[in-house]
Amino acid sequence: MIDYLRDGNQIYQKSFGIIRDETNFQGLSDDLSHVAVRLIHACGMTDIVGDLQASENAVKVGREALQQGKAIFCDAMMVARGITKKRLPKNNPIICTLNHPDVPNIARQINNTRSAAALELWGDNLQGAVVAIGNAPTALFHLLEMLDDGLVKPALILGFPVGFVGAAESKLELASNSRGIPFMTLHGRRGGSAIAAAAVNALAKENEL
Ligand SMILES: C/C1=C2N=C(/C=C3N=C(/C(C)=C4\N[C@@](C)([C@@H]5N=C1[C@](C)(CCC(=O)O)[C@H]5CC(=O)O)[C@@](C)(CC(=O)O)[C@@H]4CCC(=O)O)[C@@](C)(CC(=O)O)[C@@H]\3CCC(=O)O)C(C)(C)[C@@H]/2CCC(=O)O
Repeated sequence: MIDYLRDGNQIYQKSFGIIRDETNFQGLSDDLSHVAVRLIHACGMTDIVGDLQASENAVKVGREALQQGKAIFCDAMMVARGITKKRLPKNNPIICTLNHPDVPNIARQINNTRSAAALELWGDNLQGAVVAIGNAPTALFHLLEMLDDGLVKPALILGFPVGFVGAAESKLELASNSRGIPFMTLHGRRGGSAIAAAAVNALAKENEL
């Protein structure tokens, strides 16, 4: 038998302890630090703290929206599948429209990616909801464009697209003008579906692993 830790809860406890020991949370509020622990846990990089930016009330409004049973809108199935349903306080709906059959046509019509086109199907249910973008920069750009065009407002935007083309730029656009909506983001190229899902998982349960 190889000697390694086999108990899931012990692994979590140990992992979160290491993160707390090795991370400098200076500059983050207590509630944002709590979220940051889970983001770090999802990517293994303690230095993301320096790139993390959030509105002052982001954690509070995110928690409230989930407590009210609001839906979580995701850009990619990987984000949707990363959300731990049993953590959600009100069995909140998790919505990803990327694979809707109308999306390829909409993408052609609006001359954008499928990830961006999928947002055209979000509709009025977005009001007061939580948006979690973990993959596609074009989804975040298009969300901001749609808000400029009068889309109903979500409670919180978790903007964590990853990559080299448009990721840093879309997050800068969000942070420089979030259209009055509280947000959380990780500046630069880093991000990803696992981080976006971890942000939702952190908001779903307060001060608990
Ligand atoms: C250009 C795209 C990027 N994708 C990245 C990274 C990953 N994408 C994965 C997968 C499986 C998917 N990516 C799509 C969203 C697909 N990715 C794109 C697009 C071409 C354009 C998005 C954009 O630029 O904003 C996008 C397709 C589209 O038309 O919108 C995906 C839908 C493609 C597909 O399978 O059809 C699919 C998502 C499926 C789902 O979960 O629902 C990766 C796993 C890599 C892979 O293909 O194996 C990886 C996951 C990263 C993550 O953590 O989410 C980038 C790096 C984000 C890149 C955009 C930026 C860049 O620098 O190119």
